[in-house]
Amino acid sequence: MTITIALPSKGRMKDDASAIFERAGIRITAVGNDRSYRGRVEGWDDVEVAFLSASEISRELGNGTVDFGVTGEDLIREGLAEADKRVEVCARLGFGHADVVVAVPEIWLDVDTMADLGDVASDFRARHGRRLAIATKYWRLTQRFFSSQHGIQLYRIVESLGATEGAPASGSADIIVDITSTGSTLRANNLKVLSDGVVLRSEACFVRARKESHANDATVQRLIDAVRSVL
Ligand SMILES: Nc1ncnc2c1ncn2[C@@H]1O[C@H](COP(=O)(O)OP(=O)(O)OP(=O)(O)O)[C@@H](O)[C@H]1O
Ligand SMILES: O=P(O)(O)OC[C@H]1O[C@H](OP(=O)(O)OP(=O)(O)O)[C@H](O)[C@@H]1O
Repeated sequence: MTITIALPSKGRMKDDASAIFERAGIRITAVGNDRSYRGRVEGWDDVEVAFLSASEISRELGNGTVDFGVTGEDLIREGLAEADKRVEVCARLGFGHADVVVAVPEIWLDVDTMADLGDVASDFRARHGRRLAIATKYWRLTQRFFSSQHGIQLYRIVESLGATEGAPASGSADIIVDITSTGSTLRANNLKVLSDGVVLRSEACFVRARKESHANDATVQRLIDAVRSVL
């Protein structure tokens, strides 16, 4: 059986992901020319590599089109319903750290916690004639965090495809749920993270699609062992 590993073809995770595999003795060579989106692994004839974007990798792991992938935990948990049933995080790779957070305008001086935000959400319609609007591209994580974990039901998600931190200033939403690493984009947009507003601490992960055919497959186990051995 051929085992397919999906690696980031571009973006912030590409170089670190390749470096981990190199250290693990998994040397990837492009099939065809350097711009090819397929690769092979020297000495592992039953392994092939697909180069995809980080979010495509999450999707392909979810539908089982690839066996392994390197992508951010945020993209796995946002992209896949019941992620733990469909994939297994084999290793956390120690790069690509970023937190998915709830951030509100700094001038909301009396809002520091999710409980405070819950109070704001309850009063919002009476005060403003509409529900509290949250800009995010993480609608699954946001719904789970607000509704299931914090019991906040009165809000509306405004889907954001980019520049989410600008939404409160432009008036398209009141608060945001987005990724942050250094915090500088939030500060530049006069937003603050709530003290208990970390939805997920994400990093790059080595992830396996749960497939029955993997049971007792020597190559599957050898790949997991090789990656874990260099962490
Ligand atoms: N400062 C950051 N901003 C955004 N994402 C970050 C940051 N630091 C780490 N990441 C992580 O990087 C991953 C996204 O990587 P990247 O932006 O390279 O994806 P991409 O290849 O652009 O995907 P796509 O084009 O499909 O959106 C996410 O898992 C995210 O958590
Ligand atoms: O906390 P910080 O260090 O400021 O990083 C967070 C920002 O970085 C990312 O945007 P980026 O400009 O990389 O563009 P992208 O969303 O297209 O990846 C992300 O979407 C945040 O806006």
